[in-house]
Amino acid sequence: MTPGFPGFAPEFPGVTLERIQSWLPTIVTAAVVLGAVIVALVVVSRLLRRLAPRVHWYLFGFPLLRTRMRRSWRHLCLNADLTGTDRPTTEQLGPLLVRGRPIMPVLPLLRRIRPRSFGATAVILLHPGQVPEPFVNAAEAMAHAWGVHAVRVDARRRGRVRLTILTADPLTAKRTEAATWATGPPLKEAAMTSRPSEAIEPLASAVAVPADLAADVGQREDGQRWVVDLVTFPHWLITGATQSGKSTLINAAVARWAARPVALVGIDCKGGMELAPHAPRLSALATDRAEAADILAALVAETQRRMGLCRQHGARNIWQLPPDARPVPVVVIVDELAELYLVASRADKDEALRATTNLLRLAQLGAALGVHVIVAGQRVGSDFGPGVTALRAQLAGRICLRVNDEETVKMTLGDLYPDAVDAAQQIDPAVKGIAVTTADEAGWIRARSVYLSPEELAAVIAATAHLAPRLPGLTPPDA
Ligand SMILES: Nc1ncnc2c1ncn2[C@@H]1O[C@H](COP(=O)(O)OP(=O)(O)OP(=O)(O)O)[C@@H](O)[C@H]1O
Repeated sequence: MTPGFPGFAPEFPGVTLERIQSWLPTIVTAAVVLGAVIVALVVVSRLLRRLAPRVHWYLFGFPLLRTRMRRSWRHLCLNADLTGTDRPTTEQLGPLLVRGRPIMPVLPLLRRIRPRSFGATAVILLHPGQVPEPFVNAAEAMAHAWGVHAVRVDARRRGRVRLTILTADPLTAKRTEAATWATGPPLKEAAMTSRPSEAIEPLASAVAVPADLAADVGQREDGQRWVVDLVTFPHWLITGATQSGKSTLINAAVARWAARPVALVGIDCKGGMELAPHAPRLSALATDRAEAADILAALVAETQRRMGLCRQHGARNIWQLPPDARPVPVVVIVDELAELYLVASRADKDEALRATTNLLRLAQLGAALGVHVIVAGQRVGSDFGPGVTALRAQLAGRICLRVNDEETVKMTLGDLYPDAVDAAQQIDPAVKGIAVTTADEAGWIRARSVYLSPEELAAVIAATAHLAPRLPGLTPPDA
């Protein structure tokens, strides 16, 4: 009979009450130590989260996220139909061919979960026969399962999809709201600084290389700088409802280009109100459609002259021309596209046709000849006429700020990035300047422009006004 309390029968042979009693101090000490460690970890975690969020993320947040991802992966794949199979789904049963669902589905491999400052990245290896589409559709399900702000799925590499996991929305953070012109790291030496006069290159000595055309205009949600690069995408379409942040974005880009050896031309058929602050740095400014048609015609003629120049030197683009023969790049900014297309009378029709045809020709011919088009508008629709889809096809760079109608979102993003349409429709109207934009390596991404106050913009324009090049056939606005 085992000594101890009546009725107590230890389940494990050899474990007696005396033994348990002798272990008790050790068990209590271990529990106290464990409790103290847990409390200390919670305190350290809370302190770090407040004082050093990045350290907190690497030490606590990321390991927790990775555990959650691994633990939920099976359920997620089963519920969102992301599984594959390594067996045939069709078998012969007597004279019949039977098709069925595999009982033992095979999970795609979730690999390379790596911490990043914005969250994490991971790679999913697809099984033969799997396509990326279900993974793109399951992005929302992944975000819910892992308790993160968003999951972006990039499916451009064969056999795998890359996940970008964003733990929070960096674009709506208060510190982004207060972003200033000087905070972003300069893109390259020629980039603008907070003291514009320091960044100005003398036009004569500057060597025009394509890289000069990248304008750092804000921050992307993955923490990288948002760059509108006319080398990667020669022409851009920007859509945004009133007060969504179009002018702010254009101001940021113009301020960057203003310090470079670049000619800026404004087409602002709303009486020149929007682009007036840039006027001193512009090589030409159209304030109505008749002027726009003339300026665009002159630019088409300039494009044809450049074509002849390239032919003469055996060059395929202006960057292959010798530096002394190379013409200055031209960036044509069209604010409010609808004003170019809308017609009320017969006379309007001819004028609109002349302006829009020349704009389309510039977009078709300009890329290699250093003539770039940035087209902005509150909305873009098929009601503008057949020319608008032809123009859109040339504008490979897309930026969609908050817009009021679905058609404009689809016109801006739907043809190139169908999965970006939802993201653009969810832009919070309360936070200005947020956009869904073309991103070279990531397909599309959310980003927010830097806010440049009218005084800062005026300072940049005043300091760079003398750099405005003269273009053949065009008169600068202040001349
Ligand atoms: N990136 C940003 N960060 C902070 N505030 C911004 C940002 N972008 C825009 N805003 C705010 O939103 C206001 C409206 O922006 P903006 O004038 O650029 O809009 P818009 O689309 O050009 O409007 P409209 O078509 O009526 O001219 C600005 O005055 C500014 O206060």
